[in-house]
Amino acid sequence: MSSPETQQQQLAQEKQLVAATAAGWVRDGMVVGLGTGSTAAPFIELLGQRVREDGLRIQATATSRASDELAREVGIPMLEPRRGLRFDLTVDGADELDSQLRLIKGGGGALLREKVIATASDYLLIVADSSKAVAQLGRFPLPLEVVPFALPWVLDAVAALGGAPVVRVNKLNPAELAQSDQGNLLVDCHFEQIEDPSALALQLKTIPGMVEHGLFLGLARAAIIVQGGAAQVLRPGQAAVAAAAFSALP
Ligand SMILES: O=C[C@H](O)[C@H](O)[C@H](O)COP(=O)(O)O
Repeated sequence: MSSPETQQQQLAQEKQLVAATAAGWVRDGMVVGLGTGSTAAPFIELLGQRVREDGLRIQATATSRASDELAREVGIPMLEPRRGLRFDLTVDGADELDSQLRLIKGGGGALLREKVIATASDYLLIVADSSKAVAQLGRFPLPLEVVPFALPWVLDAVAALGGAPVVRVNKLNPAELAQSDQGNLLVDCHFEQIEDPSALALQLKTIPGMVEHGLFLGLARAAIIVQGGAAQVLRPGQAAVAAAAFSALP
């Protein structure tokens, strides 16, 4: 058994590897959606490097303020949201993914903008370390973005669905509640096992004041994860293929 530090280092190396593979798939002229989190961040940095050093011509929109700031810092030209804007490719992380590429997202609180951009994308590519692949979704608490006024009733409704809800606190100041980029609250729902993600997604959507949930179903076209030390490409319901077999989007 390796130490927790060694495991964290290994996962950090995996994030770099999948981020670098995804950055190599971006082509001149693409409009790119930039995800959020510790796997999307190295992707943004490497993409910025390609813009600065190789003259890669792209435009992008980010799924969070943090990713927007990082992208501007590394020199990626940014687009504001506007009607008709579509993304050729969005690269984002995930908290859990299953073999159908159904996802839980929102561990970093960015699920709403992430779902908006994913839905406006022709190709959602997930980048994830090996800890994220699961046989069944639900061990990672499912994040919800909730309008503050509605919080008590959303908590009641989620508890009735069997997902013990915990209101997220600000990591830097646990006396405060965490806020999304939209100023909403975040609720983490402990389901442990989600037997039917589609049915749960429909039920959650009926709760007034529940702005968005972190189940991303039927959105991801492919994922790059690390298996056996090498980057592998997963597509919904298909066997993994070595990423080295592809030089562009599969
Ligand atoms: O809200 C955050 C996003 O959904 C992230 O993509 C997700 O939490 C995975 O983040 P990380 O790559 O840091 O594990």
